[in-house]
Amino acid sequence: MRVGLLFGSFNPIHIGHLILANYMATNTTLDTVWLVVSPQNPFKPSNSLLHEFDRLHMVRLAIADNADLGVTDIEFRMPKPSYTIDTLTYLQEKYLKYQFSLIMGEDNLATFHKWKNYEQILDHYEILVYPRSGSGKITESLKEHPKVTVVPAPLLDISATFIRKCLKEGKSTRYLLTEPVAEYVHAKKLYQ
Ligand SMILES: Nc1ncnc2c1ncn2[C@@H]1O[C@H](COP(=O)(O)OP(=O)(O)OP(=O)(O)O)[C@@H](O)[C@H]1O
Ligand SMILES: O=C(O)c1ccc[n+]([C@@H]2O[C@H](COP(=O)([O-])O)[C@@H](O)[C@H]2O)c1
Repeated sequence: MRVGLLFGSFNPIHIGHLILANYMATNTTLDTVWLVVSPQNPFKPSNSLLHEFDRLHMVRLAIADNADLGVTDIEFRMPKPSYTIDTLTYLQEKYLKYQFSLIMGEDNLATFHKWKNYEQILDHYEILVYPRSGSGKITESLKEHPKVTVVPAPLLDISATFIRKCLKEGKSTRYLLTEPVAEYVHAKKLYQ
């Protein structure tokens, strides 16, 4: 089985993530896409980060009706911050018969050369990149690397940062979150 892994903070999960994951699951040779909820990105501050169980719960709510997508909390039981190479290695040992690929928005490819053991990731895994506006400059050698494929998918200028800002300012996030996620956010008064 070919499994695409979309790593993220999902703080919160929004329609940008869902469209990206669903696009990859249905328009590439992948059989399924798993969303990997990271407790702590090594590059991001933790002050605006919601508890990992809330973020995991929202991902579960968001993908409940989509059989092409799955979610894993594997990084909750691993050392923090979450280094992707360690998780990939762990998953590959656990699921010997699966072929894993990495999925990322273009913004993450721009900083990829700073990731732990990024050459090792490139040696062993395909990387599928989804275009994203406002991405930093991507090293040409990375974009043209034989293991990197930039997928021609529509640009969606949506970020969790923007959604958190709207929620904090009491502005509408209608259509940016799925209904079950929006209900959870409002019921628990998250990001206020
Ligand atoms: N609108 C989008 N288009 C393409 N890729 C996206 C989009 N939103 C998120 N991604 C990708 O999904 C993955 C997880 O993203 P993440 O959870 O950091 O969301 P985010 O919206 O970028 O969050 P934040 O605004 O808090 O930084 C990353 O690879 C990111 O590049
Ligand atoms: O492994 C690394 O060095 C590394 C550096 C930066 C980010 N990552 C991972 O990339 C994923 C995307 O992060 P985020 O917060 O932008 O969603 C998340 O799972 C991070 O743990 C991983």
